[in-house]
Amino acid sequence: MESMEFTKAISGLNGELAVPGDKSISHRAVMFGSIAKGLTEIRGFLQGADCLSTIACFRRMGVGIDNLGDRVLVHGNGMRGLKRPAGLLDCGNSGTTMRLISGILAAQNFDVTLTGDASIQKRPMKRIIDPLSMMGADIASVNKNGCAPLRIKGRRLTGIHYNSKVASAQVKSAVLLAGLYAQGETSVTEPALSRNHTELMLRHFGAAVNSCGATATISPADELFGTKVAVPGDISSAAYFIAGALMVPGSQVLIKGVGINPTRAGILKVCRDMGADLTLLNENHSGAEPTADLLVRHSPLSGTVVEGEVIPTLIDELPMIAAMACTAQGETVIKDAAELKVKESNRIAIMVESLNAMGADVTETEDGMIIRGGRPLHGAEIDSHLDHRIAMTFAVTALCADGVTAIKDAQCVNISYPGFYRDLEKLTE
Ligand SMILES: O=C(O)C1=C[C@@H](OP(=O)(O)O)[C@@H](O)[C@H](O)C1
Ligand SMILES: C=C(OP(=O)(O)O)C(=O)O
Repeated sequence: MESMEFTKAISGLNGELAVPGDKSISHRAVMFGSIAKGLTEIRGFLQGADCLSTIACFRRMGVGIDNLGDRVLVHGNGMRGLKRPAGLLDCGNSGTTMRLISGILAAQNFDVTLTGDASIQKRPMKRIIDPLSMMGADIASVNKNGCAPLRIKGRRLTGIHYNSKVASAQVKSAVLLAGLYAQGETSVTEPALSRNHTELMLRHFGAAVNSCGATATISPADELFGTKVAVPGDISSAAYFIAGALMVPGSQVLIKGVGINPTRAGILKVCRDMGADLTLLNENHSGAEPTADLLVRHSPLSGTVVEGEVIPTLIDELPMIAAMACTAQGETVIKDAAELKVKESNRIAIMVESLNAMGADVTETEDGMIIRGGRPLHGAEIDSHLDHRIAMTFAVTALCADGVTAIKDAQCVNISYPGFYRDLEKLTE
């Protein structure tokens, strides 16, 4: 497997770029387009391995999908038009694919088994099995360990009100998608509001969805209608360049067309709390999703506390935020983030171990970490554990560390950002 080496960026990160399309929105556009009637045209689709897994799953269920690169055409089969796939459906490394598709499959008139790679077979699926079962779904973990493979037998569903224990857009979306097919209304209340792309996009496809605080409610639908979706740049991908520019002296970066939906943009608040020089330009909209260009300049940073309701709005950015805090003066506390342990890897344990290997001073806690910033960082051998966010975080952290940082299995960035190293190199050359 491929290891890549990175060294200090002597004159910082400089220039402008547009990051690839948002992963969450790309998945949803293919899924909703597949069960809608007529054509859905997606622009700015993310060609990452996770989103390609979603395309592959729906093709296997008889949906015609033309992947033309930046443009994807989905010839929807309608809500009842999916076909039973021959064999297993492979969700690859993608939690979003597996959990959201389960909500749709729970209501089809066929049986199917979902599987994926070694990482996804360790991630918790009870969180969707429970609410979908309450709706009448027949869904089970094949190995009875609460994880994939999942066997789903389509059933008639009934709407429920579900109080979710976790703030998870994947859980919320699985239940709302099942709710499209159920008898009566379905609603989900979360402990804190997670990303609301499903609610916004389902409305755009013609569904009746209401949001009130951390509760989303959906009415059953007879049909969804194909439409156009313009996918904004992924703020989770932009996070690496935001942090890189803030951390490395001499940097100034303009990141164009980034989605800044408030349920996703917590990193902007945290950076500002830390003293970042960060300006939003050209604020606009892509459908219901707000966008902006982000101008970021190197800034002296200070420690902060990241906790509570902001956590779901920056959950995937926490590894990068933790590394950024190592270059800040003073202490940064990250808490209420136990969800990080059940991502592609245990992102708390791996961040603590790897940052300390680079000379940082980080302590693991039950639900986060404590980072005492300001210690000089040096290169180290970092195992990505095949987790794209870990690989990207350390490629950026290496830019402000002395010596060489070698990242094992660095190619795993293809999951969410295939051109990541090329874009990083352009800003540092
Ligand atoms: O709904 C989505 O598109 C996602 C939700 C989040 O997961 P959880 O719902 O498990 O928090 C996030 O970590 C993931 O990258 C994408
Ligand atoms: C957790 C992630 O994705 P997923 O849950 O879709 O695998 C991620 O992209 O960081």
